[in-house]
Amino acid sequence: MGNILEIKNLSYKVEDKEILKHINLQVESGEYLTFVGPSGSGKSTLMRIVASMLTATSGDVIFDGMSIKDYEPIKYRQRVSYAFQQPTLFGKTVKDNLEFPFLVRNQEYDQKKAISALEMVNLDESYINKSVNDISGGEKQRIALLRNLLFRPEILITDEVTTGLDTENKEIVHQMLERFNKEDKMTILRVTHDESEIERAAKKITIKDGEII
Ligand SMILES: Nc1ncnc2c1ncn2[C@@H]1O[C@H](COP(=O)(O)OP(=O)(O)OP(=O)(O)O)[C@@H](O)[C@H]1O
Repeated sequence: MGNILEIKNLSYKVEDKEILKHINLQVESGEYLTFVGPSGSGKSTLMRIVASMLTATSGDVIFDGMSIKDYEPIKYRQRVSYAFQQPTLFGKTVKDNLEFPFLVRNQEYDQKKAISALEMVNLDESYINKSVNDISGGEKQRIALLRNLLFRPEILITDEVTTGLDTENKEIVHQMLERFNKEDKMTILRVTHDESEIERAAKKITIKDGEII
């Protein structure tokens, strides 16, 4: 399949603090990698750089054969999608959130597609018109993830997206991501502290003090 992503000698510094030090990593298309390591070790920083939300101090990220620097950020983020650690919903309703991925692509909103996305995370169509103030934290997290998944990215980065979900909701998210990985060959980079996720992970990468160990 070849490498969809290459991280080359990547470092990130804030003032004199080295947050990431000479990271090298090759990711094959279709891999499901799990990033683990102590709090503050640099996992989220690395993910934000790969997602084009932060720029490395030095080194490079090559996605699909081309440097991240040469992509238009908006287009890049449609192909490499970052699901936040603490997602927020915007606008007034669930629909406002599910409409957003269509808007950034200059496409007409497709309610059928939005509803079938909701069903993937066990929410029925009545949710589409609910106010963002009337849904639970777990529902919010699942809906936020659908913003990343309505249009399939080639790489999905999940940064502790199951933190705070109950076992049932965690399982729903797991199964959905497993399916995208297996059936759609979506490459997934996951950051987690969850013991059961770490135990079940096929391929783990440990980051400590800004380095892969
Ligand atoms: N803009 C910044 N200015 C200063 N320090 C920063 C900045 N961004 C990140 N850091 C520091 O860089 C380190 C790495 O943070 P990061 O969030 O990447 O770690 P993490 O491994 O994802 O942690 P956690 O598992 O707790 O989410 C931390 O010590 C953090 O305080």
